[in-house]
Amino acid sequence: MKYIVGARGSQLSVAQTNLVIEQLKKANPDAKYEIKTITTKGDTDSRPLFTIDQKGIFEKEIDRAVAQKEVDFAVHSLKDVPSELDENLTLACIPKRETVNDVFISPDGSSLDSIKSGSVIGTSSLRRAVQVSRKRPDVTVKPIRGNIETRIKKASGENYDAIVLAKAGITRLGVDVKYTELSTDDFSPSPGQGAIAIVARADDSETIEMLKKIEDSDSRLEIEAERALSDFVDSGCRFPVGAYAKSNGTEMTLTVTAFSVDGKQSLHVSKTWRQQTDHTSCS
Ligand SMILES: NCc1[nH]cc(CCC(=O)O)c1CC(=O)O
Repeated sequence: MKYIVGARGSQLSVAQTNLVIEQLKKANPDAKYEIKTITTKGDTDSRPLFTIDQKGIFEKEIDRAVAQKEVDFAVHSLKDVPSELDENLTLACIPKRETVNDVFISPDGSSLDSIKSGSVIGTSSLRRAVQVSRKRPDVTVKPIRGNIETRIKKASGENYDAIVLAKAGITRLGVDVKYTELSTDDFSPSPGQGAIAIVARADDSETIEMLKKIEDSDSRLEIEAERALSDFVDSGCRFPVGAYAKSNGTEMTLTVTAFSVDGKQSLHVSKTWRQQTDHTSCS
């Protein structure tokens, strides 16, 4: 059986789609896979993300191609997939997740704590901007757009001194760049960060069965919790909420940090579920 795989044409999307196909080939040796790249609004609209009042700008056109049977399934970064999917589509597979952390990239190797006062930090994520400003009120946060490789180049340009990106993107692209990892304890990641989502037609049981062979159960539990949270608070590009869940098969902990848009207020909650009992700690 040959499968047509829908994906964005960015280097990150093609890299992670190839990683998924590698896993699928091992699990389904007789299957063939061909990538069909599709341009999305997010690829063409260069405004700062938090000014674009539309969800799924990196996903909609690709999932439309799945629904219209132009492709058999789509590979997305999960955090780019809105919590509500078209009713004819399903999150068919969540492969093993990469690390959820953000990283701080500065050409001279400075960290967020050590970079000089007055530096310009590039990010288009309100969640990242708020957390940078809370930790370092003496630096300037400036919107930045473009694919990962473009933003890394801009970090060495005259307009920025550093940028914040997801570690998962750097890892999957195999980019050789100096960075310092931001601890999730004081830099909460985007819900779904580091996870890949494979979307298929809900009634295509044959394709779903093939995809399920590379499903990771802990990653599934984690992203379902994070998406439920994100859906509940209706977060997105315009409401700064960080969340991550950690499941080890017998218990799961969901940690959430919500911020006011001006970053002055925050709420931090962590809850652990175990098979036997619930334990809630709020701080
Ligand atoms: N559209 C941005 C986007 N979508 C997924 C990733 C990184 C990979 C991931 O979180 O899985 C990125 C870049 C970034 O946030 O640095």
